[in-house]
Amino acid sequence: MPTPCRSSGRHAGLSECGRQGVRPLCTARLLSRPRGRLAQRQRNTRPCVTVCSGAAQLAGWGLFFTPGLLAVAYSYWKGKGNVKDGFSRLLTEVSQGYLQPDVGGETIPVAQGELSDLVGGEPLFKALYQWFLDSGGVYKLAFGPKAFIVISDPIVVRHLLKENAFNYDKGVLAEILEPIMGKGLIPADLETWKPRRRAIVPSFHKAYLEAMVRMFGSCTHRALAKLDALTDQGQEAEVDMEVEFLNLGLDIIGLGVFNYDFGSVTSESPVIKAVYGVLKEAEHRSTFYLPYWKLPLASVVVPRQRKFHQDLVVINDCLDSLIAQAKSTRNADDAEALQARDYTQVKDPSLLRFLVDLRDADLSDRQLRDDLMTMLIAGHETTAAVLTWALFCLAQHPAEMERVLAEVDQALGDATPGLAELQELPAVRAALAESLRLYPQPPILIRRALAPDTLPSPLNGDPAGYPIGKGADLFISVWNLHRSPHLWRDPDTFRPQRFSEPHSNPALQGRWAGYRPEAQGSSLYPNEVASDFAFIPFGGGARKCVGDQFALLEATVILAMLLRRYEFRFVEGPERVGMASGATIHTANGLRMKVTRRQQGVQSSQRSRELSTVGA
Ligand code: HEM
Repeated sequence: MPTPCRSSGRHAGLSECGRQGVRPLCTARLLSRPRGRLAQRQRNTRPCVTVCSGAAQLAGWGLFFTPGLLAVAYSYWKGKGNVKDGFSRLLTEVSQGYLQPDVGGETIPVAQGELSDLVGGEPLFKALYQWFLDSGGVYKLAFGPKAFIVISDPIVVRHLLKENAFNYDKGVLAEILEPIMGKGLIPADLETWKPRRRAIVPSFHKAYLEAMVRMFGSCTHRALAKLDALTDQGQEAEVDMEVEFLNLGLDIIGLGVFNYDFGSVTSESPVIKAVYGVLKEAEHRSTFYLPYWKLPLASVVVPRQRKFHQDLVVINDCLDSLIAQAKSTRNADDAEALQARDYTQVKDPSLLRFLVDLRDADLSDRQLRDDLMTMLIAGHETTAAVLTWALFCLAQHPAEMERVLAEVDQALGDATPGLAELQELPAVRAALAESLRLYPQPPILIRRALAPDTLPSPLNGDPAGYPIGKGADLFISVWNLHRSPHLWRDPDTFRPQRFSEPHSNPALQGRWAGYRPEAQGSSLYPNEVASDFAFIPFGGGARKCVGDQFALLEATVILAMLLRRYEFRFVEGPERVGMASGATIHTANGLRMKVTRRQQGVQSSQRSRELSTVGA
């Protein structure tokens, strides 16, 4: 068993604060800075506050060689006594003078503030919401060396993600993730992305997903066996369910992506520690003022950078040996033949097996490693967060919990769900979708224009739309879209049934198609098509998440099996859970729950003990 951290009681060694799950990856944490009083002005273009992403843009390494004291003194003077503000302005002025490209967007309303305002209070993605209500679906956030255009309107989002998707890359996000994910799908430039996307999408075929659902069930039995031991003979156990979801998510993604069993539900390994170390460093990089890690000796001199590189070596060694193993047993075929394999029999149904066996695909170790690393990171915390928030929401809404329990008892009983059983769980699926709407992970998507473009007019915006230039940075606020009063009835209420009701806004008639459950097609879950880009937890268009079905099926299996068996109550009340000011939406204090066995769930404990030793 992992040793609990003294300060937090969580597993030690996985992050400095003892938190087993570290925050974000999918978006830059720059969006997470808490806000204070912020002046919002129209058409004032002088940016004052620097955010880390702006710093990441500062290729002008001359700054580093400015004598430190001079910089601090200057910063103190410029910031009228506040070094942070002054330092921010120093960066802003230097970068504006020499580095700021002309990115257009002059007609876009501007919000602006001082860095010293950004203390205490809520994560910035929540502040972006207030500005959205004040300024509309497209506004400019004049923070730092560069301005960012914040988008909260489905018509503009549809344009960015679908209609003109190839005019954009991942910009700031790619800069932060590239040292970790290399040329994996998320940060990849378009040229690298196209062939890799063509290879990876077919690997998530139906037979693979069926095999994965079986694996989700057997991994969940491990968690059940662990909780059974804690709740034996009617005992009540206090468990941080966020940590349990992270452990389970890691085991599942390891098996699904490269058939590697982290075994993190029951043990700890150097590879697990390294994975969390790398995630933590990515967070640090996205929040630090200057990219000091790019300095020639940083990886040797700075202890945390040394550790980051050691962690990368541990993970890369593990991935390299898995890749070498898969290559040594390569059995090349075309995609259709690989999909037609009997996945009830194959020993290794993983994505790595598919990608290595795929004829004419890029087999370079580097590319495969980048792909695996990307999916490992993209598919782990995200799913754990959805489960955490779904349990959080259901525990606060007894009527919704009752509805879900009645369904699970009736449709599932003691069975471990397969794909067919998941069809019978609409209430569980809707609860998960509603949690994703309220707590989208990531809350922001990032884009940078590769060429000039004109953003379509948003609701209440300039009818001419907004011309932007090459290099313009855009934040698509998923949070704002998902909670927009223009798009949803009772946007802040947890009400899973909304996904079975059509909804539209007459003011947007002809421009926004509204939410139409029937447009979901054969998908088991609501999506961007049914909502015309008002619900985009997995993005949309060309760069939509490749693992969306994997993640949703996984979350449905886990949630149904846990709720069937245990009763969950808050240890300290929902307000203690809070929201961490991360760029991805995590809880601030974990999700500590009192867990007891449900009467209906008792029969299945024996079966869990049997199945908990079974792998994929
Ligand atoms: C609930 C869980 C998940 C959520 C909420 C989620 C969310 C997202 C979002 C919003 C994007 C689009 C990013 C953008 O447009 O900038 C994305 C992309 C991606 N996701 Fe996920 N994801 C989840 C699970 C997974 C899983 C399980 C995997 C892999 C097994 C995965 C792999 C990827 C990859 C490779 C991309 C990049 C796709 C591309 O650019 O072509 N994700 N994800």
